Amino acid sequence: MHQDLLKEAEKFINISYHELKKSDQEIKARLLEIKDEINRFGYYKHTFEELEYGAKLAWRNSNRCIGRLFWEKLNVFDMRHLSTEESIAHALLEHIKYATNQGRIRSTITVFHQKTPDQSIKIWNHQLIRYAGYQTENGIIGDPDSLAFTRECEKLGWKGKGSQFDVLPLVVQINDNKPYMIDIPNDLILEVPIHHPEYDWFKDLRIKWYSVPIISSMKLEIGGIVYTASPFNGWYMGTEIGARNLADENRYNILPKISSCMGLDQSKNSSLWKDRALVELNIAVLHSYKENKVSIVDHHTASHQFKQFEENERKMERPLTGNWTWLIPPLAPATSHIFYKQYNNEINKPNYFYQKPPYS
Ligand code: HEM
Ligand SMILES: N/C(=N/c1cccc(CO[C@@H]2CCNC2)c1)c1cccs1
Repeated sequence: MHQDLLKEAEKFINISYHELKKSDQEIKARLLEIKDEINRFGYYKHTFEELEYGAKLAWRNSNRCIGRLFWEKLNVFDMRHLSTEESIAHALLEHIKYATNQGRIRSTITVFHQKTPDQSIKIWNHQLIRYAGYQTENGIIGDPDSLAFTRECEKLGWKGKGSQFDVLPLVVQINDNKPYMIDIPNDLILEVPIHHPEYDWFKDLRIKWYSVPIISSMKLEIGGIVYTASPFNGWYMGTEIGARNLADENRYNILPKISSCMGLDQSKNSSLWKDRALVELNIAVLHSYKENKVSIVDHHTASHQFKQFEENERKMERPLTGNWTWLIPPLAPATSHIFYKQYNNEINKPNYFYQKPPYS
């Protein structure tokens, strides 16, 4: 069992220390240290430098991510010393504050204690900031994606207002303790009301979205060590909000409303009413985030940035991996160079992975 861990550790140290331009001497010495630690404890501890670079490599290896040009610019907060739910929840609030930065979003990851036989930390949220979803007799209120987690929060005593945009509480669990739940203070939640640059009626739809996507349900694996609580954020690409979160039928499903306000003919598909509504919604999202000085990237700029990433990787003689089905944007995919290429979807490590949900 320890053999696999040692192999993973050696691969990671060799790659990272080489890229960090360390001497062979240093690599050998570090590997001896790790080998000894694994033999004594069954696991080993990363230095901060290894943790920081490992988190960046994991981003660079994320095949589904179009935002990887900026992989070296990641703020890493080392919170491996925290061992209580309260202190962990507080660190999550600090992450939200730091990453939001009044709208000039900073790509950030907070890493909590690694998984060991006697300690596992689980964040129950999918994203630190997300809207609740409620099943009612006349349909779903809020985000349908949040139905299950909202019910778990209600079981823990949480009571939402029942609006379309109730921000869910943070839920943190150590081992099998009772999960710890706290509300996020309102002043930490920066939201953007969605307005359209030409259609004044857009604001009457009263839709908004939150500024910072902070994925808190994935695990980070570096050199055989697993960090089951490692929330990370970047900024949004507009289509995530405008072409999926607000547009999907099984999400906020607002295209029919937009199309009626535009006076489009919904009686036949060939009027492309859905496509026209989609484009105007995405224009509104980008316009609103920019007007509120909240970081966002449109899918054309994001594609160009990804092209630059491809070129950088080629220059560095690193084989590029990617997942085409996720990299092409959901709006006008064939306007992106990505559409016309094939990508090797091999999974390299370090990387971010799904893990089974702590509740079900
Ligand atoms: C800085 C701006 C960033 C942008 C614009 C961006 C954009 C995206 C987009 C659009 C997706 C697809 C999401 C979906 O279709 O649901 C994605 C996936 C992903 N991104 Fe990035 N990203 C950024 C930063 C980051 C950072 C900082 C990390 C981690 C350190 C990261 C890790 C990932 C991972 C792991 C996925 C796949 C998620 C999954 O499999 O569900 N990204 N990114
Ligand atoms: N812009 C982003 N978008 C996402 C990145 C990763 C995952 C997600 C959400 O993925 C869900 C699962 C499949 N689609 C929705 C969104 C980022 C979040 C955190 C760092 S960048």
